[in-house]
Amino acid sequence: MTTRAIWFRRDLRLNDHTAISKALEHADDEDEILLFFHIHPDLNEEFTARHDYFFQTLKAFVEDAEEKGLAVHFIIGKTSDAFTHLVEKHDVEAVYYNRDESGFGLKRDNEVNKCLKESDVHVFSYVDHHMHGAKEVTKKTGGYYKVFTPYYKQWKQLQKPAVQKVDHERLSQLTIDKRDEFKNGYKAYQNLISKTTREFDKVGENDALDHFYDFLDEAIYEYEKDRDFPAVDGTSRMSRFLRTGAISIRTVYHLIHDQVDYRKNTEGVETYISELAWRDFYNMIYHFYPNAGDEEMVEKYQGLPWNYDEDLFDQWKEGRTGFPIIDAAMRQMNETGWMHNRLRMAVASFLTKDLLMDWRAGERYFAEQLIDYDAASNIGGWQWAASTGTDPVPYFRVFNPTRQSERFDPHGRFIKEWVPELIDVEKKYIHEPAKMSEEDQKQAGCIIGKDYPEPMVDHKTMRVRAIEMFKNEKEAESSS
Ligand SMILES: Cc1cc2nc3c(=O)[nH]c(=O)nc-3n(C[C@H](O)[C@H](O)[C@H](O)COP(=O)(O)OP(=O)(O)OC[C@H]3O[C@@H](n4cnc5c(N)ncnc54)[C@H](O)[C@@H]3O)c2cc1C
Repeated sequence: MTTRAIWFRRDLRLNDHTAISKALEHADDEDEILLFFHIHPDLNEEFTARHDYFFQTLKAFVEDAEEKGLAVHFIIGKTSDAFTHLVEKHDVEAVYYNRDESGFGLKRDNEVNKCLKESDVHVFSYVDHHMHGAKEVTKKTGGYYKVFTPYYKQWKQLQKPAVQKVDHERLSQLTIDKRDEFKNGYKAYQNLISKTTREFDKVGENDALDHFYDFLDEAIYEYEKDRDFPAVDGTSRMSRFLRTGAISIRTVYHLIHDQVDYRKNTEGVETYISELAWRDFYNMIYHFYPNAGDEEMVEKYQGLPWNYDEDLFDQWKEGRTGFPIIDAAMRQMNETGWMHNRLRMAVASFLTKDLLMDWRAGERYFAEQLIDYDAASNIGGWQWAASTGTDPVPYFRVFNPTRQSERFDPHGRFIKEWVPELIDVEKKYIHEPAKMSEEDQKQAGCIIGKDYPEPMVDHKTMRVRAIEMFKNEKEAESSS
């Protein structure tokens, strides 16, 4: 008899799960399976929105498992200590998990692999969080892609992994319940859950699947048309479920192919799939460029003289810039933990090009606020907007926040939802309320400088300064 342990991490689900599926495949009928989650002592720090969302998902996962008669165990302590204790005390001979390919997760995996190997435990780890792992889409000539278009061309051609079916009946036959021996772990888990303060409307595997079916019903066909308009519910909002692993990326992909009616307009479907590939692309980039969170990927921009003014940063963070679309976006994120992609691009561009502030500060602020925070995608998105990453927006194409607002929130519906002080401002002023006359301000009940701020910068001036900043750096580099 062999005890096989399955380690859950950012894959909080019981369907289409490679580690579970492989453990069942390797097990014979006398074997035992032990399901567990590791709680590190560092988790006692203050929780941000993503911690709350993650641990609420963990709770939903534990409850789903219990309903299926499956016990989830919790181990506690520093990584090596906790794993060594687990395998020695409970005679675990094999550990299964879905691996991370970058950042903190990769470092942790390496530490676990080392300590398990020292204890003579077999380790089986799999690419599961992404459709294609970091090393699966590489140039024929060797090396990795730095530009998305050729990467995507190859990504599309590769055969997609099948759904990793989980036989729940067999899983419950083999899964053991030793929770009596893991009481401290369970207390630590309860403590984590009690520390979460925010409530979320959709959490966990069942909600993820229902939510995605809803998106497939109609919105996916309109995705191409609607996805840039924050007032329209035109994107899938699947990022939080993909981040926590409440749904597998394979399930998402294969459901699209099974459910979509190809007689309808499928342009939206193709665009949607390409967005899923961006997620893989940034995972690959972060794998091959592990310092991407700290330094500009384009070397010549590593010395850019960013601004670090705390007051400007606070105005941006709190949504008090005087640019309604930027303020609406920041307030939405601060309150809900999610921001529309078009607006992530706009606010990141505003911070780096209109305020000339360091993209790292923005990246870290997003990490504190987003419930779908994913280091690879966030760093990729920030370095894209700051024009310092792989395949970024060119530094001379600076987003104009007012034009973005006019194009993507033409009626100001999104702005009015999140910036209530502008609710009675006429449509013709909604993108630039500071242009209202004193009379108009009185009529709208919004006095500029009192109820709503003046624009904190002049976009035209800052655009020129941003372009100069990049140009100077480029010239300094070529003359050195
Ligand atoms: C500055 C900046 C920061 C970002 N930070 C994150 C982050 O921390 N976590 C995160 O998941 N995404 C991040 N993104 C990417 C994107 O904004 C979100 O994935 C998207 O807004 C999530 O909403 P959705 O699920 O409705 O997306 P949809 O438009 O419905 O897209 C479907 C899925 O495709 C993936 N996807 C879409 N666009 C991108 C993209 N540009 N890069 C990577 N994956 C993408 C996501 O998994 C998303 O859920 C960031 C983008 C920018 C510009």
